[in-house]
Order: sequence, then structure tokens, then C-alpha cells
Amino acid sequence: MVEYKYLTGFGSHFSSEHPNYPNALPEGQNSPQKCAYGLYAEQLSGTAFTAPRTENSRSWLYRIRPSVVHKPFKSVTFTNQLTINWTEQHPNPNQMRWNPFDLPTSGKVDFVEGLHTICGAGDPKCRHGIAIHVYLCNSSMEDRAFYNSDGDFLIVPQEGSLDITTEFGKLFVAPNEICVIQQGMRFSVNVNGPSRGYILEVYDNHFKLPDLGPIGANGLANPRDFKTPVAWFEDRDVEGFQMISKFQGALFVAEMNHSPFDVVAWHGNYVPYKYNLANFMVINSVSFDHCDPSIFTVLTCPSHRYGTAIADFVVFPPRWSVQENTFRPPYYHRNCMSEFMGLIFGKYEAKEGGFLPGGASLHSMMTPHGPDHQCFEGASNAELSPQRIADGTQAFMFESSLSMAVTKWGEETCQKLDAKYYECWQKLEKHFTLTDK
Ligand SMILES: O=C(O)Cc1cc(O)ccc1O
Ligand SMILES: [Fe+2]
Repeated sequence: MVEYKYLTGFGSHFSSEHPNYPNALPEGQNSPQKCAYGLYAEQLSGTAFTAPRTENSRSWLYRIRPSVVHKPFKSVTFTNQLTINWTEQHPNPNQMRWNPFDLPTSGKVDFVEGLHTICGAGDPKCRHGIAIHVYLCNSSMEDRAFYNSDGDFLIVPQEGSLDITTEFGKLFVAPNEICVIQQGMRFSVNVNGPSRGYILEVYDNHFKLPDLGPIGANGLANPRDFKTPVAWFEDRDVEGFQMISKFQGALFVAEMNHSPFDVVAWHGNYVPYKYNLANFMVINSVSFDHCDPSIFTVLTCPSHRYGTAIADFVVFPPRWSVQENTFRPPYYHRNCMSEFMGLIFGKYEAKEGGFLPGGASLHSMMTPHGPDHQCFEGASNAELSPQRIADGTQAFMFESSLSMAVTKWGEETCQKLDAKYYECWQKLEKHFTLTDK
């Protein structure tokens, strides 16, 4: 039984060494002439060397062999549905909704083989853009690890827990938890049966906690609830261990003769982390009107435009709804941002039917959307007593300032697009009267 132990904090400067190897971390310096236990020192940089201190992130890893010990990269031979080709389909401004994406029904499919790109924009070569993927898998990665050269992965499991071994240690991530594995970090995913989830990939920048403004010093996702693994390693020689890199949107494999999870000690502020969405401190018991969903921002990847995110990760957690004289569900709206939504479990308040766990929706830039007919009629006529937005519910949104294109897999191959989605609004009647009572 592996024990999962974590260090807590967000963006902190952490240190961890395997308990059986005291002083594996050098004292007072990063690169001694000879490291303890014959380890190699290696720096993993998450920002430019010269990034200002407030932004600068890097970690030092003390490992059995440096990462460079691998054979040349070759294109992978397995078929996969990852892409950064945003022009394979004609642009489509329609409201889109997907039924739950199918889990593999035959054969073994691991996390990397099960990655499918739904939509995205931009180019990892210019380090600007995002991609939204789903993973649909049923087997563990065996003697295979993965890293993303293009950006960071924010992983949202929906079905099945992920047991993730990283260079920094082990993370266990269950549905209603999320994890972030940043650019370059090597990891391998074990699953316990059919597993499905969503991934927000950002090329520009790393995720940060949003500023709290007048909320004050506490609230939303609190830094102390973020968890980073402690050092864990294996000294395992394996012929043909596969190191897979996503580089400029394509997958490559390099063979190695050992496990890359050989880091005995590490220190730094460039780390993988997880967060339990149940720890989110929801602020929404307002007097009247409906707050914009930005109050539910867990993490944000900022752009250079002040206050405008490359992508925000927003949740819609269980909470009390108590507003007076208010239409409580989300308002009808058109947004200069793109809104991709998924459902981990339960029901989403604006769409009680049709939007299902493991499915998704995309409301692109300026594409109008809002509550379906049934939700509008119900909420317009409901008695406004305090109402609990059901426990056992967790919808989320990846909201981006980029205009995303849907892939061929997303629009055609997956065969999950609900062609009748638009119908949910068609019965919205004209209630206009010449006299108001
Ligand atoms: O479209 C959606 O369902 C997401 C959303 C929720 C909300 O409470 C307000 C605005 C918004 O875009
Ligand atoms: Fe919206």
C-alpha cells in the first residue's frame, strides 16, 4: 500500500527528501561538486531564469540518473487523437453540447493513448494558446511516462481516481479533486478501471490563485489546501521504458533503460499539486441579483491584458441560494470570452436535463446562451425561499479569452454532439404585455 503524503501550500518553496536518505538535499547550495549518495543534481525551470522573483519558479531534483539519459525521440506509433490543428473544421459558432464521451469498451487504453482534443486555439510554438482535451482510458501506463513540453495540464477527473507518480512523488486524485502537472514534469498515471476526465492545457503561463480584492485575505481556494507530494523514488532498471513527450502538439517516444522516477530529494517552488474542490470557500449568499461566475474562480492563467485570463478554472459548487426578488439561475448572456463547461457529478442549475456528467458544452464568443426553457419557467415562478443548490453537484467551466476551434474528433468522430441542443431554448415564449401589473 502506497502512502500518499503531501506538503501543503501554493507557490511555496518546498523541500522534500526520502526519509531513508537523510541529507540527500545539499545544505546551503544547489550544485555541490559531488552530491550525497552519488546523486545527480538537475534543475527544472518553470520560468525564464531572469523572471522577476514574484514569478520565478524552478526546482532542484537530486536523482539517480539525470533526465538526459535516454535514446533519441521518434514519433509514437500508436494512433492518437491529440491535435493543435485548429483549421481542420470550418468555424462553427453554434451552441454545442456533447453527451458523455465514451469510455473504451475493448482493449487496453492508457491515459496517454486516451487523450482526445476537443477544442483549442493558439500555438505552443509561440507559447500562446490553450487546448481542451478529455482522457478516456481503462488501463495503467506500464513502463511508460509522459511529459508535456508545450504547457501545463490542469486535470479534472470525472470518473475513476488517478494514481499519479511524478518525479516529485505520488498524488492520488479522485473525482471532485483536480491536479496541475506543469510543463516538463514527468508523470505516469495508474487507473483502477474505466476512467474519464477533462484537461485544460495552457501554453502561455502557469496557473495562479486569483486576487481576492475586497473579499479580503481569505476565501475561494485557500493556499493551505493545495497539496504537493513528498519525494518518492524507485531504483528500477527497465529495458525499453518509454518516455513520451508532447512537443509542438505531436507525441514522441524515447526509450530509456531505467525508471525516471528516481528523484531521492528535491526542493523548489515548481511542483505538481492537487486540490480538493470540497475545500472551496463559496461566496454567494448575496442580497439580490446573480453574481458573475468569476466569484467561483479556483485558478487562473493570466494573460498580459490586466484582468483578462488566458483561461480561468471556475466551479459551481453546492451552496445556498438566497437572493430576494431575483431570477436566481445564470442570466441570459453573450460573452466576449469562450465558455467550455463540464459536469463531474449531479446536475447543473441552468440545465437540469441534457447536460450530463462526463459530457460537455461550449458556448463560443458572443454565442448567446443561458437557462433552458424549463429552468426559466421554473425559476421565474418559484417561491424565493432559501434554496440549497444540491450537494453532490459539481459543474465547472474553463473560460478563455481565446476563440476556440472545435476539432474533427470533437465535432464528428466522437459522435457525441447533441444536434438538438438548440431546441432547449426554442420554447421560450413571448411574455411581453402592454400593461404591467
Ligand atoms: O453559461 C453558464 O452557464 C456559465 C455561467 C454561470 C453563471 O452563473 C453566470 C454566467 C455564466 O456564463
Ligand atoms: Fe455562460
